[in-house]
Formats: sequence, structure tokens, C-alpha cells
Amino acid sequence: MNATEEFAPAVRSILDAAARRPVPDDRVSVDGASLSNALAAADADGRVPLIAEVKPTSPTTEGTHTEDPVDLARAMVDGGATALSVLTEPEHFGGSVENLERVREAVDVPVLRKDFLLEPGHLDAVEADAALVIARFVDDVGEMVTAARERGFEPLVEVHSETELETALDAGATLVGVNNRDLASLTVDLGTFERVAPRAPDDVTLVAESGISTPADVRRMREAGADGLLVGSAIMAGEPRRSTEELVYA
Ligand SMILES: O=C(O)c1ccccc1NCC(=O)[C@H](O)[C@H](O)COP(=O)(O)O
Repeated sequence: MNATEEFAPAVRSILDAAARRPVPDDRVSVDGASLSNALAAADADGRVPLIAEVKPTSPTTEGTHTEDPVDLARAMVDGGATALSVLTEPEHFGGSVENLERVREAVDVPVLRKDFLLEPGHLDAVEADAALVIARFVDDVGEMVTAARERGFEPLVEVHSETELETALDAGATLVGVNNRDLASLTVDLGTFERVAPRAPDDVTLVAESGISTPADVRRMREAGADGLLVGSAIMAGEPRRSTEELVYA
């Protein structure tokens, strides 16, 4: 991992909390549904392949959404979401492994575990279909990609720069998220995806993450090559079914 001094204080706090998390004794083994196949199927159906995020709060969100995560998840799926992302980080995002378990039980779409996983043992806290691996935060991306696949998760490797993209590809990632949010400063710039995406080979499934809030943003990311979009705040801020629909049929 890069020196943590370069990150915003909120991100340093997230990483400190993640490092303190206990590692479960038993290894998870799951027969996860393929997130990348689901994104491709939605695209073939003429829908925007959208991963809607159950995100109760965050360091850049005011207040906390207290609705039942299962109600939110069902509304997002009814609105046309191809897959869901569920925050499991408790201290800064109001998430939990219980939220993920309940949501995955209630819906019939792939569910991504959204958390700050620093070592293979952190993957063992809960079953999911896919797990986020943030290239900037792990010492060995290849080790995390292998560990995720060994457990049956599809790894979504998140990058923010061309260099991190190279690291992800060298690690064998086939599903890559380009985060428009700079985790050093927490600023969002959709130009990040536009800059990084052209460097990825065609056979990699590319997800544009963060800062997407309008149908125009959706079209912009799709034109830049996004095979999928990950949207949290904009959906949580509105009525979740309607705000999902607005983006899925952009
Ligand atoms: O969202 C934050 O405030 C945040 C702060 C610090 C580290 C990570 C953060 N977000 C993680 C995410 O990746 C987003 O939840 C996800 O991409 C959705 O973004 P958005 O649609 O902008 O809510």
C-alpha cells in the first residue's frame, strides 16, 4: 500500500479501522453468480448495466439513511438495477455483514461486497457474489485476486490511475472498476474514467464508479467505454426505485 499520509483523514481513519478488524477462523466458500456476465446480459437487453449501491452513509454524505436495506435493495432491483453493491464497512459507511446477508437472501441479482479489505482473511467475513479489491490499499493485488477467486467471489479490482490499471491487469483482473473519486482528496472527476478507460484491453469488463448522478453522466460514462456503472449517493438521495429507473433508462 502507498504511504497512508497521502490520504484524506477520513480515508486514513477507514484504513485504521479496517486494519483492526478480526480475521475469521474459517474460510468462506461460495458459488457466486457472475457480476460481469450479468452486466453483459443487461447491455444485450438494451438496459444500462447498473450496479446500485446500498450506502447508508459515507464521509462525504450528510446524515444517515435509516431505511431497511432490504426494502432499498428491492426498490433498486424493481427499478432495473442489474446488480447491487452493499457496504459492509460499519464505522464510516453504516454498513454491516448482516445487511449483505439479508439483501443477498432477498434479491435475485449478483451482490458485490463493498468494503476496505486489506488481506485475504478479510474476505471470510461474509458470502457475496463479488468482492471489491482496492488496488491502492492492498500490498499484493495478485494475492487478493487469487484469494477472492479461491473462495468463489468474482474480484472487482478498483483503480484510479493508469499505473493502478497496469497493476490490476498484471494481477489477472478481468473486472475492473475505475473510481472517479480520488481517495487521497475525496474529490470526484468523471474525467478520471475517460482518461483511464482507453488503456484497458477490450476483453476487460470496465465499471465506472462514483460521482454519477444524472442520465447525462450515465451517457458520458457509456460513451467513454463503461460496461457497467456503480452508483450510490444519487440513488440513495432520491426515491430509490425512481432514481434507479431514471439512470437505467438514460
Ligand atoms: O463515498 C465516499 O464518501 C467515500 C469516502 C471515502 C472512501 C470511499 C468512499 N466511497 C466509496 C465508493 O466507492 C462509493 O461508495 C461508490 O463508488 C459509489 O459512489 P457514489 O455514487 O458517488 O456514491
